[in-house]
Amino acid sequence: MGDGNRGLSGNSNSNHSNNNKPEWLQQYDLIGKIGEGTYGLVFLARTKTPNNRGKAIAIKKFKQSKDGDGVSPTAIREIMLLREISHENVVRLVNVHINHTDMSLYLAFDYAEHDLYEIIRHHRDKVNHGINQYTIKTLLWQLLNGLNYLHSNWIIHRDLKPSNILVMGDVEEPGVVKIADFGLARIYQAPLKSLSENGVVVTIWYRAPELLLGAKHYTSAVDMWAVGCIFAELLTLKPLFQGAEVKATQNPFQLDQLDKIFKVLGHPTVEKWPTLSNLPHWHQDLQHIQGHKYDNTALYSVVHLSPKCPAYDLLSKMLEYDPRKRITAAQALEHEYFRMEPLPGRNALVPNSQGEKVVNYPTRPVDTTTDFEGTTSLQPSQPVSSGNAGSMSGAHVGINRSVPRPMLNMPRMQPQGLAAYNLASQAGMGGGMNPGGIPMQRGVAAQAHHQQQLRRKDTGMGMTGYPPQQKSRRF
Ligand SMILES: Nc1ncnc2c1ncn2[C@@H]1O[C@H](COP(=O)(O)OP(=O)(O)OP(=O)(O)O)[C@@H](O)[C@H]1O
Repeated sequence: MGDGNRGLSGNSNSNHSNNNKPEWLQQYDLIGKIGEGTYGLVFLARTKTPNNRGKAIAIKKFKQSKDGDGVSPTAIREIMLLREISHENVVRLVNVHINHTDMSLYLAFDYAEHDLYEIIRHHRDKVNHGINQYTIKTLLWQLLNGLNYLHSNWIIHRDLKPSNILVMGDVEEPGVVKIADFGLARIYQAPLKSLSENGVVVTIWYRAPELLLGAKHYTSAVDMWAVGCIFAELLTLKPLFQGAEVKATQNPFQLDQLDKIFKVLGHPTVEKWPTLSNLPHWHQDLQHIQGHKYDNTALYSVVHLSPKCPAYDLLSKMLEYDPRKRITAAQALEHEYFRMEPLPGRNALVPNSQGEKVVNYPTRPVDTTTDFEGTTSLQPSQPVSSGNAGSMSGAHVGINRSVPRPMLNMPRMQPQGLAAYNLASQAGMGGGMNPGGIPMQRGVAAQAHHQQQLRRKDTGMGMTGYPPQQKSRRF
């Protein structure tokens, strides 16, 4: 293994360097932890290789499987397939590394400064106004474009949710959407098993009704349901169906989630969804599942749209109960909504019309005290190499990245502001914070860590678990 770009690299004890770092790690400067998901920790690093020096990379370290049996050959085959995936709206897997000493797996992706979870949260909690129509349409179009590519390549995401939809903040692709986390469920569940054997995979609020009712196999329609939920959330800044998850169950049957859906969309019927009665849980807990007969379809009022407008038409087609009738990504891209003003563009974060405010979205907080082992190292991060600050996004230069988001007030990266910003950051002036890479204080790192924890436990709109935790994913 061990090759150049997009390779699968491993190490043995013999190729550890003197400082006991695995050899592959020598090609990165590890900056700190940026997140934690079901699969493991996510780190920000920068490449040290001459042709790409300073490029920001997100490295996902996967937890060891519970059985301690390392990375299976099937998982490696799946990863090799992921390396072939290449699309503007899908996050690029740059490299794959395996530590043979403990068989831990590291996937290195292009780094994205933003994601829809944070963008929505920023509008909801900080700026107190909705996301502009151009931005919503562009985000949605690019999400569908990436999804159409994945579906055409027989990849079903299965876990689409706002935190998995990244938005670039760098100079090369500012405001471009990247779908992340696709195919990961397959790596840890390969060979593919039916849902009932593997337990829950799709996060509950974005989970399609057929899965909630016990469908045993995924189809690409489950992703389109999730896109519908995300579209509605972009419009209202609130999760559309905030069901309370029943924890610690391998059973995908989630009564409250179904009830939330039925209340808004009306009760599904066998007339409209003929295969409904074949779904195992349709007959479970009959009193609750079939007992209430909600028939008042109130979707348009929940999302504050006119029932006649194209946005509502598209949304209702994504939230069609019968997966066979649900709109596909390819069809959605052709929808009238995308042919009317404002037309979708490339940079989702900069509105095309004058008078629309540019929102300064915060950058990711980085906990620079946590190393790959998940242990606290209290190492100050290195200042960025001056020659390549241009390839980095605004505030993630050197130590400044450790400052939690709410404290940052960095300008949005725009072509005209970029040069000035880069000069400032190279001179150690980024936003007036920590010039010269003064070692960070523990309190600052602790805040970054705290914010990452909050993100995983965010109570959303008074609900516990925003985004909801997935308890039963198997490794
Ligand atoms: N390529 C990337 N660039 C920047 N941030 C990323 C990248 N990939 C993931 N992240 C961020 O890292 C954090 C953790 O991601 P991860 O996918 O592990 O967990 P999650 O999506 O929050 O939850 P789960 O894994 O439980 O579905 C999220 O905030 C996510 O937006």
